[in-house]
Amino acid sequence: MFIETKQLTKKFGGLVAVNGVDFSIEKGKINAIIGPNGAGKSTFFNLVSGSYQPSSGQVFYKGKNITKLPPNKIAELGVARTFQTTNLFEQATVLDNVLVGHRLRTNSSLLDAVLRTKRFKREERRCMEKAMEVLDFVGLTHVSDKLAGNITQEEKKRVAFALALATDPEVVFLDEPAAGINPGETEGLAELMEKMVGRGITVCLIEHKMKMIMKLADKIMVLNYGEKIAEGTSDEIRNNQAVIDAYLGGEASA
Ligand SMILES: Nc1ncnc2c1ncn2[C@@H]1O[C@H](COP(=O)(O)OP(=O)(O)OP(=O)(O)O)[C@@H](O)[C@H]1O
Repeated sequence: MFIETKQLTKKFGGLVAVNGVDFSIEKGKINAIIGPNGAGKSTFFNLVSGSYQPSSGQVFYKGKNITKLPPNKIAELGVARTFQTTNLFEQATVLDNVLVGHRLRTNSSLLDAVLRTKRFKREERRCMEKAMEVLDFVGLTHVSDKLAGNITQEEKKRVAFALALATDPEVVFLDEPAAGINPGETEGLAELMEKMVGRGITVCLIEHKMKMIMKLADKIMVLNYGEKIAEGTSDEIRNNQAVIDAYLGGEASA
């Protein structure tokens, strides 16, 4: 089993945001979490990536119980994530944004940097190579010297992917990667996710764009009021009565 949650529960005061969720994220696949607004999707992500501690239940990563690990330790195991909004340094270039994001995760100390030790220079070179590699992967080489404030919304989404990929993750959690972009651009991001899976990276995403999810995801979990109401392939989810009921008059046509 790759990533597994067991009876995962998060309460905020009297509100049960995630309620006893058992789910397994399949390795090398595109896993999606859908559900109406406030269903608990982001909270579920935050629990799995260690940003929140569950009220009860467990998270297992490759058989290891990671429930109590802090987010940085979980990240070190190969788990990367993006957020609904990525705050880039708008006055810095795209390349520098990726370099800084990556450098925050390397080993050189401030002293190494000041003395420009061999280790620092080696890591600088490696960071630069990695940044160029991930920018090429996400299709942004041509804007690497542009200020992040001057690129399109869709390109900013790709920078968020690049930041996550620079850590060489085994799994990437993407929180609404296609929010706020048009259908053509959404198609491009879907292709990028497929390309990631082609490289052996597992993808888990939250998304409201149903057409995209139904086409893209290998496995879908549906949350409603914090509870898992369905799980399966696109076809299984499309024909599931509990899902149809939860979405009646909702976002299913989006
Ligand atoms: N830090 C928090 N403190 C208190 N309540 C919270 C907190 N985070 C989330 N909630 C509540 O938990 C519930 C689930 O929220 P969550 O953001 O996980 O839903 P979601 O499915 O991601 O929604 P959306 O699609 O709107 O992003 C909501 O009722 C929300 O108000």
